[in-house]
Amino acid sequence: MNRLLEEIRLVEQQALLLHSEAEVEAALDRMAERINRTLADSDLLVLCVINGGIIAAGKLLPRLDFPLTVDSIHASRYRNATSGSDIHWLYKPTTSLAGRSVLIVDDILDEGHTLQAIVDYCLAQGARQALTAVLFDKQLGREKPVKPDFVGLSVANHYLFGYGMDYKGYLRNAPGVYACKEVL
Ligand SMILES: O=P(O)(O)OC[C@H]1O[C@H](OP(=O)(O)OP(=O)(O)O)[C@H](O)[C@@H]1O
Ligand SMILES: Nc1nc2[nH]cnc2c(=O)[nH]1
Repeated sequence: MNRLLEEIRLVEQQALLLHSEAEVEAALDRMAERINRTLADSDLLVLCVINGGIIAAGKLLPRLDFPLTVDSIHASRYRNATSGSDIHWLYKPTTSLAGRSVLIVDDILDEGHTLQAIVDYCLAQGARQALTAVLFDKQLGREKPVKPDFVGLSVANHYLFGYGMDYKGYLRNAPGVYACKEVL
C-alpha cells in the first residue's frame, strides 16, 4: 500500500465519530421538510457545490417533492489541505442564473468564504435570489460572512470527514461525521 493510503487508513482508524449516519439522515429529513415548505413554488434551480456537496445534494434531492432543476458549481478553497486559502473556480454552471431562484447546496459551512463567494457569483449573474443549504454548520464561535437559510446539523470545531467531506481527497464516502484525531 502506498504511503498516502496508509495515512488515510490510520486517520480513518483513529477518527472520532461525532454524528452517526442515522443522525445525519434525520437532519436531512428535517432540512428537506423546511425546503419543501418554503420553495415549492419557486421554479428552483439547485446548485450542488462539488465536490463536497455531492452527497448532501444527492441525498437531499430525492426528499424534495416539487419540480426543480439541478446544476453544479465547483469553488475549492481547501484543495485537499486541512486549512483554506484562495478560492479556485474550477467549474461554473452552464444554466443561465438570470431571474432564477437558486438554492446552493454544500456539505459544510466553516469560515463561510466559499459560500459567500458563490452567493455573490449567483447574484452577479442575475439570480433573483440565492438561498443556501448546508448539511453541517461548524461552530466557530464567531460571526460568519453568510448565514445559511437551511442547516442540517451544527458540528463541533474540528477538521471533519464523511458525508462528502474529505481528508486529502479521501473518506468523503464515510457514512457519518468524523473528527480527525490530529486536530482533536
Ligand atoms: O466555509 P469555508 O471555510 O469556505 O469552507 C467550506 C468549503 O470547504 C469545502 O470545500 P473545499 O474547498 O475543500 O473543496 P471540495 O468541495 O472540492 O473538497 C466544503 O465543501 C465547502 O465548500
Ligand atoms: N473535509 C473538510 N472540508 C472542510 N472545509 C471546511 N472545513 C472543512 C472540514 O472540517 N472538513
